[in-house]
Amino acid sequence: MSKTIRIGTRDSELALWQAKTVQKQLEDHGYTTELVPVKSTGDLILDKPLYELGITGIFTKTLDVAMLNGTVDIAVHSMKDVPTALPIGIVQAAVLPRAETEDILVHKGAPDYKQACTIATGSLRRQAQWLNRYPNHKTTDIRGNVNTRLQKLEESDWTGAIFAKAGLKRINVLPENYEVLDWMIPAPAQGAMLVVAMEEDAFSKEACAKLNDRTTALCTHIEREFLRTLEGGCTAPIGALAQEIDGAIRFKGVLFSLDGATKIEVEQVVSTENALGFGTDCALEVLDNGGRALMKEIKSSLKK
Ligand SMILES: NCc1[nH]cc(CCC(=O)O)c1CC(=O)O
Repeated sequence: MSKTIRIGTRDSELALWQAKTVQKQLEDHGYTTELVPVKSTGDLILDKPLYELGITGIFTKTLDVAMLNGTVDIAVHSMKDVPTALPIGIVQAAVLPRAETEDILVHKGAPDYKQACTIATGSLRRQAQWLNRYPNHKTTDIRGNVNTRLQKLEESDWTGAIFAKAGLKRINVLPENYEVLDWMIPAPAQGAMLVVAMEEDAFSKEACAKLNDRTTALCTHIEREFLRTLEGGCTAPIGALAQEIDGAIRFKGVLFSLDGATKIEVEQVVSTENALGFGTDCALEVLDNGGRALMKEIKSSLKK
């Protein structure tokens, strides 16, 4: 175990927390490591909603380049930010045990949902699900890392803003005033951390394999299969959650129209040993139930 494993990370507080967690676990297994923060365009381009930037892997691009250049050996990502197709030569080396998957609404006092509320989110998935449930509300875009978004909420007259609970808890900024949105289907792989390595780097891959959680790896695999089969390369309002309960995988997946008015959902259970290809099967069910036409409509309006 002579080689030092260089761990690439974005330099936001959340990314650093996640990378340090991986670092600590590798060191607990006896490896020598070094943290290498890399500036990512994801934090820099804030003037447009992400889907308008038309970039796949906006959060992951810089770290991919650093790995391909040999500046770092492995990279740590929030798995939900990672495109379903990894760059050539880069492979999934570990999925860590999952934290909370839920979205939450951080607000400034008990909101009255019967009123015309304004809810801040930069995510098409959260926007569509919110408007589906509360058609008389408005949503507004919000950008920046978790700390920036909490600050913007503080300074605004919005009713609240939507966050992934896991992200706020990790960096210890979960406010008192929040509500768990247990009805909202999370983003595929929300709450999971992914470590990637170079395909040819047997040493790093073997080290990372020790951190892998098989159940989280299986559940996120199914969710990402669902996303990949539906999406065909564009950011759409898609939610997916797979959970292992008593030896079976329960899956909930959903596709919304951008305005939230149309919802196509699938709910299926499969035994854990038959779970390969399950995400694809669930996506095909959505596509056959009107999803094909809806995806076409979403893609053409996002292009405008
Ligand atoms: N897109 C940003 C992002 N990527 C990962 C997390 C939080 C951690 C996670 O969901 O795994 C967040 C913040 C958020 O969605 O509020």
